[in-house]
Formats: sequence, structure tokens, C-alpha cells
Amino acid sequence: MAKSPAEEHPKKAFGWAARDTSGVLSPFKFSRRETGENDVAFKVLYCGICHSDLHMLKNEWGNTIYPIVPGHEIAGEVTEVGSKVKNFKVGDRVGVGCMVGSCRSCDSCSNDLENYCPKMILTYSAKDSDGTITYGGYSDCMVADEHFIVRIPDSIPLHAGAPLLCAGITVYSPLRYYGLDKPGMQIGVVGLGGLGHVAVKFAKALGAKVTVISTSPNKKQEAIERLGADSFLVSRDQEQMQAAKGTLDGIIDTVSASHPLLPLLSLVKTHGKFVLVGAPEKPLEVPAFALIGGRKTLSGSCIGGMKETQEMIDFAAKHNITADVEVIPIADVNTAMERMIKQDVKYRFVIDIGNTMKAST
Ligand SMILES: NC(=O)c1ccc[n+]([C@@H]2O[C@H](COP(=O)([O-])OP(=O)(O)OC[C@H]3O[C@@H](n4cnc5c(N)ncnc54)[C@H](O)[C@@H]3O)[C@@H](O)[C@H]2O)c1
Ligand SMILES: [Zn+2]
Ligand SMILES: [Zn+2]
Repeated sequence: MAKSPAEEHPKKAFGWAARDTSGVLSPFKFSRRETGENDVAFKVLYCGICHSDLHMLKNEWGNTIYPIVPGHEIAGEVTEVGSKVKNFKVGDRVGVGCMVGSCRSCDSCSNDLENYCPKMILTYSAKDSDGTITYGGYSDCMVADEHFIVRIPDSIPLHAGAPLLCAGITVYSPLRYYGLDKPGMQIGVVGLGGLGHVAVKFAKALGAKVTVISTSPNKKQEAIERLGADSFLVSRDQEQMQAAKGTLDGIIDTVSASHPLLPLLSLVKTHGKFVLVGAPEKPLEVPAFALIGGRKTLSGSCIGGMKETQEMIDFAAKHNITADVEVIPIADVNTAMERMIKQDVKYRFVIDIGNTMKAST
């Protein structure tokens, strides 16, 4: 008979898991593997709540394995390293993002794009190389091969740096890859949530003029005064949208639900690029004429490779970029999920794992 999650491995671990599509999280005992020769083990101190955690908790993408311990914006302090680990030592400030493994030999892996490896292993709710199920960062400890460990620079506080491990790299990578990183470019960011607000910060640091595109004017003042955006468009305001037609070199679309692409594509210049990073449960409608006229590119992007993730976080340190976070105790995690559904978060919930995740809670 298969062993229970609490008995599979030698190390006791404790987290919060959902058991079914209600997505409701509650305390969960499981186990983690012994620190292998190439592994880094760390005490989790903070974990961001990504909207992907919510999609996965409710099995909206159809691939969730229950029980699921979510969390892939994981930051903490190294407690043990394997004998062959070269780059980390006990006490180092580290993080793990969305993946904990890949084949390390395919074309993607050879080009530092482990995120596109067909055998990439997600940090949670995926089958690990030993056949067990991976569990994420809503838990007290973590272990992963050092290749998938990110060093968090000293100037970045762990609670505000944790969201960079998913939200940060997910927006940084397409800005770079699609050449939307040239000073003076006009960049649009659709959806001002966890991903969107860091997209504004990275695009600004790269020298762009940034326009936030949002369904309501609620976040206008903050977007401009606090996040540094240059302008703000309300997508429901026909007049504003008409006036901004054909003005943007590129758009990063972070919206988590289905939404019309036509008005957004019309904001892009001839030869402009529209990059989807948001991952709505239902397919989006693609209006062909909005792409044909103007030879526009509609594309996607999925997190980033390990080398680029380290580059992103070092860039963030240099430019003082962190996430704007609301730190919560683990006991409030289900309320936080409800609030995320209502779009009531500025701009990322981060769970204080170190102080509030206790086996007795
Ligand atoms: N491509 C990737 O690698 C990657 C990585 C991380 C997250 N994601 C996905 O990106 C999306 C955003 O993640 P997040 O953590 O920033 O979420 P979030 O909840 O913090 O932000 C989502 C934003 O979308 C807006 N929004 C929601 N429904 C909308 C609608 N119907 N019309 C217009 N705007 C709407 C919200 O107001 C909010 O600003 C999610 O789908 C997530 O799964 C993708
Ligand atoms: Zn994420
Ligand atoms: Zn590979």
C-alpha cells in the first residue's frame, strides 16, 4: 500500500493543504526528503499568494492533485546543504519559485530555459522525479536541488522579495525577451494585481513610459503616485481608449479572467507586441483583424529560467524593486483567497510562515 504523505520521507513537514475543489485550506502533516548531496534545505519564512495558487486550489486548469499545498513564492533561510552543493551555505537567504526540477539536458534546459522543459517539475501538485507529489511553500520547510534555488540579495527584505520569485520573473522575462526593454518605449500593463504592479516597476526601471490599463479608475492615483506609472487608462471608457489607439509598443496582459482582447489590441502600434501572462480558465477570443491590420504579435510567456530569475532579482535589488505586500498570518489564508477573488488586495498577500505556521495551529 502507498505510504501516507506524512510517512513517505524521513523529514517531518507541516503545512496547509486543500483536499478538494472547494479549495479550502487547513492544517496538513506531510514529509520531505532527506537533504540530498545536491540539495539545499531551508526554513520557510514567507510565502506569497499568487493567483495561480487560487486557480490550482480550485482545479480551474484541470491538473490539480489533492491534497495540494500551494505556494511558489517561497523565501527563507538555509538550514542544511548537501555535500556537493557549491553556491549556498547554512544561513543564506534564499528562495524557490515555480519549479523544482527539469531534465537538465533538453534544448530548453541547455539554453537556461528550464521553464519550457517538457519535464519541468512544478513546485507543488506535480509528480517529482521519485514519484512522490511536490508540496509548495505554505509549509514550514522546503528542500530542492541547488539549481532551482535563488539567492535573495541582502537589500531585499524577504517578505517583500518573495513575490518576485513568480510575479517578478513572469513580467521581467517577457519585457526582456520581446525587446520591450528599451528606454523610452511605451509599455502598457493590463490588470494591476500582483503581477501587474511589479510589471509597472520593472518597466519603469528599464526606462519605459508606462500606461496602466484597468477596468475601473479606483487605482489611478496609486498607480501614478506610488507605483510610478506615467498614465492610466480606464478600459471601459470608450473616449479614453479611442484617444490612446496605436500608441503602445507593447502590452503585458496579467488579467486572471476572460476579457475582450479587441480594445486592448487596438492600443498597440503597428508591429507592436501583446504578451499574455495571465492564465484565465476559459479560452480568450482572438479577433483576427486586430492583428492583421498593423502586423501585430500576440504571444505568451511562462515564468522564466533559473539564470534569468537570478538576474531579475539582482536587477530588482539594484533598482530597489520589491512587491507592495500585505503580510498575513496563515490562519487568514482562506480569507485572503476570498479577498483575492474580490480583487481586494494591494498588491500581494504574503504569508508570515516563520511566525505563524505552527504544527499546533
Ligand atoms: N504566465 C505565467 O508564468 C504566470 C505566472 C504567474 C501568474 N500567472 C497568472 O497571471 C494571472 C494574474 O496573476 P496575479 O497573481 O497577478 O493575480 P491578481 O489577482 O493579483 O491580479 C489579477 C488582476 O486581474 C484583474 N482582473 C480580474 N478579473 C478581471 C476581468 N474580468 N477583467 C479585467 N481585469 C480583471 C484584477 O483586478 C487584478 O488586477 C493569473 O491568471 C495567474 O494564474 C501566470
Ligand atoms: Zn505564480
Ligand atoms: Zn529539459
